[in-house]
Amino acid sequence: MQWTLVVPLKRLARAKSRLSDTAADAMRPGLALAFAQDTVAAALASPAVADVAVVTDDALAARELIALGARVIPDEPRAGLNAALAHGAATVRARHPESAVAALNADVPALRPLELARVLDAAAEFPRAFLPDAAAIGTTLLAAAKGQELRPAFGTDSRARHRASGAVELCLAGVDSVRQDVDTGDDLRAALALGVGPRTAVATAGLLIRGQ
Ligand SMILES: Nc1nc2c(ncn2[C@@H]2O[C@H](COP(=O)(O)OP(=O)(O)OP(=O)(O)O)[C@@H](O)[C@H]2O)c(=O)[nH]1
Ligand SMILES: C=C(OP(=O)(O)O)C(=O)O
Repeated sequence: MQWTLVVPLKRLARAKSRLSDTAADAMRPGLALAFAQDTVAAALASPAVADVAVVTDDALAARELIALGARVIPDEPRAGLNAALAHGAATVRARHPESAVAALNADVPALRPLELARVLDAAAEFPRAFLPDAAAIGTTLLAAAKGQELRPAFGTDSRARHRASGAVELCLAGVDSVRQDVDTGDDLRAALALGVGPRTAVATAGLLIRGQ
């Protein structure tokens, strides 16, 4: 079974504010783009993924991610992350009503295609399922099988909200690359230790964080 991934990406100029103590203002848009590129490229390389739809209003990111093979859905609601995801899922299903849909954050730059396939294969056993982030507080992936609404509840403490919504929490070993989102300097260090994709490797090359 194959999935359509919906990847939300806010405007690069406003992205990754929690990295402000690690990367200068002028660097963060480039980092956010590199994370998204590595996330989308790895997702597209996963055998469990049919296609990737990025929900964004950022023109540069849209061009770069289309070049990788993603399609772009404009963030028409402009009402935050969950509205963007619900809109993305509805747009996908308007065209392909039978799609299995999964939301994946755009900030998992160590993502490995086969680990993502393991997560999606596990999710396929349930109507709705989610993967907690590395901190076990948030969520990196929320999946909805054919015929199930996504009902995204991302944001602070989303693990508890997704659990309360009836989505099944996936408890899998060996899928660290899918769980490692990058919000803070410590997250970035952890992602670099796992091994990031090529664009993030270049974008972080000048940061003092390397080798610390
Ligand atoms: N399309 C869209 N994506 C969003 C929006 N808000 C957040 N995202 C994306 O959702 C994911 C998680 O976002 P956040 O952690 O809230 O924001 P961030 O830019 O990653 O980090 P901070 O600025 O530090 O909060 C990332 O992939 C964001 O780009 C939104 O309003 N619209
Ligand atoms: C949006 C989420 O992630 P972040 O930690 O990037 O805010 C979340 O965990 O639901």
